[in-house]
Amino acid sequence: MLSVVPASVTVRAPSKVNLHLAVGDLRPDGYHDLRTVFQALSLHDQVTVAPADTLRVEVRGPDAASVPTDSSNLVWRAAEMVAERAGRTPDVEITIDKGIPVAGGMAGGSADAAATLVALDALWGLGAGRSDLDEIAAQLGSDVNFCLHGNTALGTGRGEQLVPVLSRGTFHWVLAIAKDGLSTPVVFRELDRLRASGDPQRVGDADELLHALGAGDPHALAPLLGNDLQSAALSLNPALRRTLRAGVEAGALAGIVSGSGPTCAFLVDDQRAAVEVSAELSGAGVCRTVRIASGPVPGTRVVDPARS
Ligand SMILES: C[C@@](CO)(OP(=O)(O)O)[C@H](O)COP(=O)(O)OP(=O)(O)OC[C@H]1O[C@@H](n2ccc(N)nc2=O)[C@H](O)[C@@H]1O
Ligand SMILES: Nc1ncnc2c1ncn2[C@@H]1O[C@H](COP(=O)(O)OP(=O)(O)O)[C@@H](O)[C@H]1O
Repeated sequence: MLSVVPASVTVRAPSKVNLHLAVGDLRPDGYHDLRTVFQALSLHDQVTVAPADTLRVEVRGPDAASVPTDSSNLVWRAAEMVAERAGRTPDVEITIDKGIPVAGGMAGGSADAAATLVALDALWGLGAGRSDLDEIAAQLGSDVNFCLHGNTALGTGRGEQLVPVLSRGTFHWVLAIAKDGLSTPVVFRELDRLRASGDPQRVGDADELLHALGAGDPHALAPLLGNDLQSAALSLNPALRRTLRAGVEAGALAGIVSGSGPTCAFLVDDQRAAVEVSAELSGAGVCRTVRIASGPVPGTRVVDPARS
């Protein structure tokens, strides 16, 4: 039977927030051991791959100018790695529709890379298994494995070793997106610096938080959100304190810096509260833009053209 080669494949690439992020000491390889609870959120990029005469990357959306389109874009390396394994050249055009804030601590680049793995697997009919994709993902970055898997998961190692976490129902979030991004390695270095000169408070274990997730209770979850990188992000961008305060004053149950920041993620009661808090926060002048999201959502998935 002849297999039909699709003209293009589009994949949805969700963002993430770290509900709990415990950072260990600096390892000899330059990374830190993490213990983190990820949740995939509905705010997403869309990645489309189509055959072309050479590898090309195009980025669309209001933030496109701050995303590279050369080999420093993570999707470029992702395409080269899949092509090498398939024994072919990576002659594809990759189009990224950016919805995730750039350098915002929401894994935008990692989500695009994960989406590229899934999209090329489908475009080229490779039939790669999850473990093949996971192997490539871990080489691309610490967050890429989670972006493939989505939902809610506990990450250890650099963050690439995952076990699924039971999460009941849907949690609602308001995201305050800052004007400028923060560099992930710079934030980790700042944490090392702060720890060398005083040891800022560390988040404890995640047991109670995992329980609150299983119960699907945002009120129980709110006080348990914690991020060791928050003190470093606030040290580099002190204005984020005002953003965090404004979200809670606007009615959020709690606010946290997402990953390495500077996006601030506010947990709210329900969809209605999300709309109210987002309107109030937009008017407070403490961030560039505000988005509403919910989670958990599945990881990178091919978009069914009939449904999009
Ligand atoms: C902090 C987190 C939390 O989920 O996400 P973001 O906030 O950036 O989205 C991740 O650990 C980021 O993962 P990712 O963005 O894939 O980072 P990588 O490319 O693997 O690493 C970039 C750099 O961050 C530092 N790094 C990253 C992960 C880790 N466990 N320890 C580290 O020290 C290292 O300096 C590394 O060179
Ligand atoms: N596909 C991509 N999307 C966004 N940024 C990318 C991408 N590929 C490479 N980058 C680079 O990676 C940096 C970190 O981006 P991003 O993944 O959005 O943030 P974070 O690591 O905070 O989650 C950006 O400043 C940009 O230079």
